[in-house]
Amino acid sequence: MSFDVDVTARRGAGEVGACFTTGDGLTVLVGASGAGKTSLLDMIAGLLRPARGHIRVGGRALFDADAGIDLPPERRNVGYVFQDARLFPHRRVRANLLYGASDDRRLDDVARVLDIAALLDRWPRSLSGGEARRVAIGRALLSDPALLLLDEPLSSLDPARREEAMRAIARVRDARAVPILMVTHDRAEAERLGDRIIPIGG
Ligand SMILES: Nc1ncnc2c1ncn2[C@@H]1O[C@H](COP(=O)(O)OP(=O)(O)OP(=O)(O)O)[C@@H](O)[C@H]1O
Repeated sequence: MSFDVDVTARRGAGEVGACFTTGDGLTVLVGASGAGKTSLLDMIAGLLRPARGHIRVGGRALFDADAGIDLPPERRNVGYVFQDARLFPHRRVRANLLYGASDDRRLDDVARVLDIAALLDRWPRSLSGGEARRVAIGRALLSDPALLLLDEPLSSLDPARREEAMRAIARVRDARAVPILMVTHDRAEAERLGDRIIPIGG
């Protein structure tokens, strides 16, 4: 089993949370705006502390309130691609990609899969939103994560780039090297990419 999640957290005046288990592959989280999808990814990454519950990935406890386990983000081996790419502005694309990479031998492969090989010497500020998003996915993959969290990875892309990025994500999914949790609002995207779909909130 890849993910075993049962958590709630306070957010503002309300509460968000989820309870699900999944197998390998790509799991899509769907839910209305404000339902708590990003909050859930933040809890898994260790950026938001749950009020209760547990988060286990591949049998490893990242958080367990009852057992007093709460690994810091840097020990969770999470590749997190945020809604905004959050590249380091003072590093070129190549250095962004290699930030946190255990070795640089996979750089060319990842750059080809994500169609960013021509961008390696560019500065982040010169990239389009879709290009920056693909660089962020590449950076996450090169850090050899134990799990990959994608928060609406295709939302800012035009149809052609969206199709390319969808194929790239499908290739990562099919390699089965890393379980993926992906948030999307797009039903067609969810059905095409997801091995399963988990509703969040409501
Ligand atoms: N830092 C914060 N402080 C207080 N409340 C917050 C904070 N961040 C989010 N919330 C609230 O928590 C709830 C869940 O937000 P979250 O961003 O997790 O939802 P979401 O499902 O990812 O939404 P969207 O699809 O619009 O991105 C919302 O009601 C939001 O207003």
